[in-house]
Amino acid sequence: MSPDRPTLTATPHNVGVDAAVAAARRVVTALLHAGDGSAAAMAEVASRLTAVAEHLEEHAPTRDERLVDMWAGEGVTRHDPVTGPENAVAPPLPLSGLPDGSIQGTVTLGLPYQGPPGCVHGGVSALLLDHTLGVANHWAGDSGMTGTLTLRYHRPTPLFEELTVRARQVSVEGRKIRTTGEILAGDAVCVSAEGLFVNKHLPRPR
Ligand SMILES: CCCCCCCC(=O)SCCNC(=O)CCNC(=O)[C@H](O)C(C)(C)COP(=O)(O)OP(=O)(O)OC[C@H]1O[C@@H](n2cnc3c(N)ncnc32)[C@H](O)[C@@H]1OP(=O)(O)O
Repeated sequence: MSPDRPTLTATPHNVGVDAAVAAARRVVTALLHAGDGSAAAMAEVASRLTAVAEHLEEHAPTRDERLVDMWAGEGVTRHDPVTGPENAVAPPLPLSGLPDGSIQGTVTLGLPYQGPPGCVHGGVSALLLDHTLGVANHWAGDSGMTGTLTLRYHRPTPLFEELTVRARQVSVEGRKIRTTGEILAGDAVCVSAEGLFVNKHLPRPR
């Protein structure tokens, strides 16, 4: 971690649940690459994956206990669907703060995130930007829940290429927070976002 670029999101570990989640992401991607044309023995694959799921379910804490545990502490979250190292849905996108008050991260998305042929699904772009704008607000000091998120899709966002996702807080007026951000491929803006966040926080599970 550079002192000029503090990490704002949880760093994945290569042990424990993070390692298992990294393997699960690999399975999801491998299944999409395999498809029905694969020579792999899919009935056996399904049976082995089902056994893994049953093992995890059998040893999991209750849902209420898990929710309390997820929200313990006041630091970064480990479970969110964008940056979370323990969430197999997350690409994940690591975010860092920049000295100018903005934040950014890079990510390369594969087949699980496809919308148009060879390109990122628009809803996935919205997910990345919603979260990144929210983290930008935390980094700036005033944060809240998304009230309105407006997106402009300038050009298709490519899969399999490094994307930069960045955001910055623009203004705070009372409880209303305005934040903007973009997803870029190289120097080209693929998606831009304007968010109106309202300073409100739901209580954490106790
Ligand atoms: C680090 C982690 C980052 C995570 C980032 C992820 C962000 C998210 O996904 S949050 C989840 C998605 N968002 C939601 O579920 C929000 C659901 N909506 C709500 O809870 C509420 O409607 C909420 C909080 C937006 C506003 O409710 P409330 O606190 O009652 O606001 P209210 O008192 O009516 O209005 C306050 C001001 O905001 C404005 N406002 C209220 N709602 C909106 C809205 N949806 N859009 C724009 N402006 C709004 C009002 O006009 C008012 O403005 P003014 O003061 O000028 O009159």
